[in-house]
This record gives sequence, structure tokens and C-alpha cells, in this order.
Amino acid sequence: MNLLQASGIRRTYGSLQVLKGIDLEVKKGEVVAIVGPSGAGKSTFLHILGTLDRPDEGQVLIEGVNVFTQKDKDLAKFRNEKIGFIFQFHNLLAEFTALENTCMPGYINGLGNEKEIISRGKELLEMLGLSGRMDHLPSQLSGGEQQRVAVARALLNKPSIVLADEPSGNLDSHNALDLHQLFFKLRDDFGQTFVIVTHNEELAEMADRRLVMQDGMMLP
Ligand SMILES: Nc1ncnc2c1ncn2[C@@H]1O[C@H](COP(=O)(O)OP(=O)(O)OP(=O)(O)O)[C@@H](O)[C@H]1O
Repeated sequence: MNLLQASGIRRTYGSLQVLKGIDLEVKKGEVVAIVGPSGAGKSTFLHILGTLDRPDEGQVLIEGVNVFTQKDKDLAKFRNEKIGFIFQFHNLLAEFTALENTCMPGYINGLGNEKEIISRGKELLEMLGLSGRMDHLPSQLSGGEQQRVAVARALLNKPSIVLADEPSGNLDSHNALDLHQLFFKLRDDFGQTFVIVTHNEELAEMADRRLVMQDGMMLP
């Protein structure tokens, strides 16, 4: 069974047809990269896969659940439990430490008690080489460190799938490579599944599949 299956996804903004019927199947443990020119609809598609936006037509199954048949409240719970997000700008909360930011998805959904959540957060930050940075605020971290905290936060609830939108777009080439290698390590060690929208060809070439979107369609 596919971990994620999207079929016939269409999305229109006003008179602009942004997605023109897109299909995608992703297996557990796959790293799929989506590339394509600016304005092709990549981010729009990723937002729909992440249930942050609803399509006009088409369906998305994640672990067999037809996600958009759920009401908004149930969908939000499903999203927090099953999907991890990494964005170009990490969106860490400035007034919270690295550990507090990492633990945030656990507090929102109440998965486990506070002690368990903190223990998982610490374990992730240690794994990502941030054991000495747990009590730092985002402003006290380098760009690469901030993005690794965002990765730890994305993994906190043990999501089925991680969706990343230009995750290394704001990093220098050294930190970008480190981050890309981290994704593949997480895949190899834990079977973590990723769909990554990127303009970084090096990352796209490393992926199990490199898909190209153009003008609202997936090229064959
Ligand atoms: N909320 C919105 N309202 C209106 N138009 C939108 C909205 N979101 C996206 N669009 C339009 O949809 C098209 C696709 O945008 P999208 O961000 O998905 O492209 P992209 O392939 O991710 O581009 P980039 O590589 O530059 O990030 C663009 O023309 C954009 O202006």
C-alpha cells in the first residue's frame, strides 16, 4: 500500500488554474523531490498534500485515510499527528528555546505527558547534534542550527510523512548539504518518508525520485 496517494488534484485561484489534475504515489521510506520553474504550482500542491489547503477536485489518501472527507477540527488533529512540516524560513517562535520549539507539536496535541514530550524533544535535539543548544533562543542559533531545530520539531510526533518546502533555500552550500544528508540518514535509520519541493538540483539528484512540475502538471 502507498503511504500517500494523491489523485486528480485540481486547484484554481480565481480564473488561474494552478493545479490541473495531479497524481502522486509515495511509498514508505521514499524520498521524493519535486522540482520545476517558479509558479509551476509546487508549493500549492505541497500545501494540499499537507492538508493546509483543500483541492477543488481530487483526493489525498494518507495511510489509507481519505483526508479531505474529515471536518476541519479532525483534519487539524490528523495533520498534527501524521504530518511534519519544514519550511524555507523555519518559523521558530522567537521567544521560546530550541527545546520548547521542538516540543510545541507535542503540547498542541497532548501526545503523551509533558515529561515524555520533553524527553523525546531532547532525544531528537541530541540526535541532530544540538545537545549544547537546547536552551538557546532562535536568535542565538546559526541558520543551519535553526533549520535542524525545525527538523526536530517536524519529527516530534513521529509523523508518517515529512513535507518540506525549500528546506535549504536559506542556507549556504555547506549547511544545505548537511541538512540534505540528515534527511537521508533519517530515511535510512527510521524509514522516514519525505516529499521535498526544492530548487536545489543536488538534493533532487540525491532523492529516490525527482519529479518535475510545470504549468500545473507533473511531467511524465
Ligand atoms: N493564495 C493564492 N491566491 C492566488 N494565487 C495564488 C495563491 N497561491 C498561489 N497562487 C498562484 O499560483 C501559482 C503557483 O504558485 P506556487 O507558489 O504553488 O508555485 P511554485 O511552483 O511553488 O513557485 P516557487 O518555486 O516560486 O515557489 C502562482 O502563479 C501563484 O501566484
